[in-house]
Amino acid sequence: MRTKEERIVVLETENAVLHLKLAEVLPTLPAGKIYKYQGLAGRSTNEVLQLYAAHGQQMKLQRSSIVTQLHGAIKRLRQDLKSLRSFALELSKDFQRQSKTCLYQVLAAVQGIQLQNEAMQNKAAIIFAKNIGYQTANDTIETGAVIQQIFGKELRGNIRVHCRIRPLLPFDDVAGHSVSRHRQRNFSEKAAYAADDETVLVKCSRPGHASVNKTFQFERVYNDLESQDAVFADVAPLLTSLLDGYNVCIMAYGQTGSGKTYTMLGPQLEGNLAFSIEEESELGIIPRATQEVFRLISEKPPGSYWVEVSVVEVYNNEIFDLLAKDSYGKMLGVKRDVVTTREGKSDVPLLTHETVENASEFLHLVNKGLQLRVTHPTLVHAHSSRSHLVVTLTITTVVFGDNFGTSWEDEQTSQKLNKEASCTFPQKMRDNKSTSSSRASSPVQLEATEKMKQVKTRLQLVDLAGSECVGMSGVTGAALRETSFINRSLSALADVLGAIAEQRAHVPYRNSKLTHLLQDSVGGDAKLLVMLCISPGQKYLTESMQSLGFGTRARQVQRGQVKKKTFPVLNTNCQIKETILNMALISNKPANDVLAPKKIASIDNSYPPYLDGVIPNALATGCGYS
Ligand SMILES: Nc1ncnc2c1ncn2[C@@H]1O[C@H](COP(=O)(O)OP(=O)(O)OP(=O)(O)O)[C@@H](O)[C@H]1O
Repeated sequence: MRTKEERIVVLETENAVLHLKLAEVLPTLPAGKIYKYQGLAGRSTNEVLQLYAAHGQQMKLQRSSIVTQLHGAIKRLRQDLKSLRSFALELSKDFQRQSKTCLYQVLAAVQGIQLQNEAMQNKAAIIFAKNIGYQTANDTIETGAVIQQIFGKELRGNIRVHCRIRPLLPFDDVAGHSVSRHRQRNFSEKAAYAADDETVLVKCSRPGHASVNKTFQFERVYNDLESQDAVFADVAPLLTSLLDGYNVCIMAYGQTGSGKTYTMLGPQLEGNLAFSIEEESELGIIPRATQEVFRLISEKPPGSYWVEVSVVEVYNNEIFDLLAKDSYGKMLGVKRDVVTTREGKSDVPLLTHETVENASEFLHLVNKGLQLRVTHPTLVHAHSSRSHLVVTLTITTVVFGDNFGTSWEDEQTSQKLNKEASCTFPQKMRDNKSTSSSRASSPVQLEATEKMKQVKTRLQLVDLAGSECVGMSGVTGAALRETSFINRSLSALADVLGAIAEQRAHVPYRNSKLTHLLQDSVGGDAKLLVMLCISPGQKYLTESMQSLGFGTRARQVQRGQVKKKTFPVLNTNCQIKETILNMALISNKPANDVLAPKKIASIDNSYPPYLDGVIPNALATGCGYS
């Protein structure tokens, strides 16, 4: 190309020179010569033109070969990029695999450490148990159980949450007024399942979206086929703690119609709020717990325990005493107030406490109270409870001597508890139940009176009113107002748990009568079990998610260690006298018999000489009892 280009330049130069020469000599030349030179110039021009054409051709060829080369290069580059991409993908997959393995290793290590920790705690507990002479039947001690039995503390915080998913029921198919057409289609579809003993699986599906599975973990999850027996089997150990000196609270939480009353009381009689005491296998936690408490008491020394019951409902943020009576034996709508004592505990002054001697007496009383409980039919539930029901069993234990395993941390605590115990002594006794005790003031000569001790523990059984979506339940008027109070009190309960979980300085117990009433159980030192009740239907998805969220939040609450009640010493004459007379009344025996040497021996292995002067003096002064 270059040669041709040079040749073109030479030819053009020559051409120009020839043209110049021609112009110079043209006037002098004969015509023949002119033609010759013109021919020469013409050929030269032709050659230049041919060369140009050839040059253009060659340039074209060159360009097309460059383009082809470029195409090839691009192709190769693309292939390189492809292989680079797959290499990068492979690398990232490899990285993911490696990080997963690392994560599993870390998790396994953490679990290993946790297991080691538990094993160490268990060993410590066993050593402690051996030191205090604790023996199991075959000398094998279950992990965790020992710690719970001996230290009385849960391994995972203080609030246990169990979740019960009820079966789909015929009324789940009944449409509410304002339920959308889409939802109606899915009425009988299940959304909540028990994936295993500790996991709830919720299938969340929304129109136009792929369904998403969510899981929630609890201490125990019951599927729709699990019986009342199975539910109570997990509750029963708490009742042993009750007699060991712990306060206990069992609370059913859930959407309206989700099975709270069924779980706490049992199926209700048709058109009646009372529950059938005859259908034993269907009985709920409240009747079973009472039977168990009395069974446990029957194994204790006679006369050393007595049980009182109170039944209240929190309706429209007011507390109603469902056991209040007038001279005709019944009183409706008796309001009480909840106050905070100087010790920071919640108390309901003037609340009726009935003494009961056995489970059937208790059930009779609770059934009577339930007749007064407010219910209202809604689209979701025909017998919807419109109030929170709180049944409280107060157990007073009297112990003689030092051998109850009680250790005083300091003298001050002892005195404080002593004062508390003497102030809260039961006022109403068996046959003369409404008779309040008048305290004798005449001094009695006693020796070593500090050997007699009493403590009160409390079992609170709570059937909360159901949270509900107004649109779905279709309530209006007064029922709508009730719903608003119910939802507000439940959100106050959630706020209280939130404040405790975040360890805020101020816990808003007083925002609602419900939280104020349950203050000691929710935020205090009680062992608290929340029984979440879930309706499985797709149409209750939002409410179920809300309840599961509440349960998850409750599980995260760390309230510090559950405290065992210690036994305050009864060291005033009147306290001793009252205690003996109460025991005599409860066991239906004369006071002399209560303190007969053989009875005392069963408690203390020795007749306490310090009681010598008590009986005659107590009987002489009478403490106001007939
Ligand atoms: N596990 C269950 N097995 C069979 N039936 C159940 C179960 N749980 C609940 N039910 C039935 O479902 C209905 C609603 O239950 P329940 O009255 O206990 O609901 P609730 O949560 O107390 O409602 P509300 O808050 O409105 O009072 C009742 O007819 C009850 O018998």
